[in-house]
Amino acid sequence: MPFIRSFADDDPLSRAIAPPPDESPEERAARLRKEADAQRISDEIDERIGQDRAAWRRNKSLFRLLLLGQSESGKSTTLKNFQLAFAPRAWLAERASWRAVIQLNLIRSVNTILDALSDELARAHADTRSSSPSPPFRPSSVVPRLDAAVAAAAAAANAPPPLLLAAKHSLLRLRLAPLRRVEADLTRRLGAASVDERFDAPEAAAPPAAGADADHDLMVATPFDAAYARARRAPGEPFVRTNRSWRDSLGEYTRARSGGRAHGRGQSTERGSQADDVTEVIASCMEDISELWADDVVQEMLRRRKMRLDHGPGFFLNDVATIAVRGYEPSDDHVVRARLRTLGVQEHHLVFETETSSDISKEWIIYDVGGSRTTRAAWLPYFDDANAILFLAPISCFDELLTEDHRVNRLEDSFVLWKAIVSSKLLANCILILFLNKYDLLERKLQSGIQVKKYLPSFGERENSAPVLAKYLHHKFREQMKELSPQPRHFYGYLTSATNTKTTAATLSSVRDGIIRQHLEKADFV
Ligand SMILES: Nc1nc2c(ncn2[C@@H]2O[C@H](COP(=O)(O)OP(=O)(O)OP(=O)(O)O)[C@@H](O)[C@H]2O)c(=O)[nH]1
Ligand SMILES: [Mg+2]
Repeated sequence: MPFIRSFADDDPLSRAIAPPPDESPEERAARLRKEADAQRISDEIDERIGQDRAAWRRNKSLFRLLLLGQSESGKSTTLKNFQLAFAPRAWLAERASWRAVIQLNLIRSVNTILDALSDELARAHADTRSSSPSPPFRPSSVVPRLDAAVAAAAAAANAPPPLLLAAKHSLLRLRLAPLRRVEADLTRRLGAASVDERFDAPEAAAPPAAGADADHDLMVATPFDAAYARARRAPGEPFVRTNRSWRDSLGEYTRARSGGRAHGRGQSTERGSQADDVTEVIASCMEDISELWADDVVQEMLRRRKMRLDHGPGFFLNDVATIAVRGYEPSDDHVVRARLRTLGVQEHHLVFETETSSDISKEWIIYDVGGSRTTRAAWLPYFDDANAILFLAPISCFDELLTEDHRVNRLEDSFVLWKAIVSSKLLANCILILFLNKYDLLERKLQSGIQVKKYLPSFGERENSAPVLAKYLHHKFREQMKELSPQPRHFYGYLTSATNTKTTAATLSSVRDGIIRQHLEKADFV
């Protein structure tokens, strides 16, 4: 009789999992227990995969807000205002991690003053040495000598009197010298984002060579659609979505120093080491820093050199008494004013802690981007799924040039960027909000007598005041949107001073309500 084999007998898997033919009742019970355990683990894994899928789907449908604008326009400051206004508990938990950034901002200002002071001291020293007796009289050199003497006398008559530098200034410079090491140490802790923009690769600041690569234009700002299409056509992964932040650097640094014992983000270990050497050195310099900043001669030197530190980012010299102390804990105001540039694109989850009625106001993803020209290509991959864009145009910058390209006026750069964004077909369905930011600085600048028409001839003979200029620019931005948008869209334009958390919180509330309303309207329409 032929031996008949079933298909199952042929299947190696079935053979492998089949119970042994001579299985005892105990072995059978143990096997069944094992199989039940394996099944339970497998079900758990399936469930977790299901949850991840659901989270991913939910994530996909989360509301996405993109913060755009040139470098130093106030994007990260606006993000901080969002966190402070809508997620105060999370904000509080992260606040201490800003200590190192604020300390670095303060020390940078001190070292900038010390650089200028060293320069003046060296010059004064050289002048003293060169005022030795004149060389002997030689008839052949009479005429040129007389011309030079007349020119020197005329220059001397116009030149301001020499700065009254004294031994005190040399001493201050000497006593504050340890702050150089502190700056280097903090820069190392905070990573690339803390490296001063002025010290970036030289090619970033230099104007492009004639006939430079068309990709330079891509960074410059304009046709995002064309750049996007080109990137899509190119093989491979055209852009990298980066999400490494200064907190990662700070965390890594503290972990390395503690031999890997520390875990989590930088702030936990930072908080634990209040009396670390950096804080100690800064605290021991507190009185000298205050004396340096209050010194009349130093103030006169800064004025003559047109160094307006108090108008610049991360200015904390008026807060030395609260910052340069042992056990310094950053305040909300200090954190909002702290300056650290953004590298790449940083993704932040904003979980609204306030009561909400609508689904879209429970959690948002906010993308904070680096705004300098060389990093703008990295924005493109985020255009695909952005629901709204908050564009920041700093309007106090009408008389300033881009750090990364000294040929370009900052206000003009904002207009170029704005035009590229409003005209982009990719972003045609995106809600657009404009913040005309740094209004407080604009007021101070115009009160100091700076004339707008000198930098913005089209402003003409209008009154040289902040409200008039703000209205003028608001109108211009609005007109450009109307003219260039691929389809009609609402214009939301606000005057903001992002370092004023109170007024900004009110603005953000109405922005959020407007966004929710428009988003829901669009959803209904679809
Ligand atoms: N006085 C004043 N300062 C502001 C205002 N908005 C931002 N700042 C300051 O300007 C500096 C730059 O602001 P950020 O928010 O870091 O600028 P950003 O757009 O994120 O810049 P990048 O990250 O380089 O693209 C910070 O020191 C802020 O405190 C404002 O409305 N008024
Ligand atoms: Mg930023």
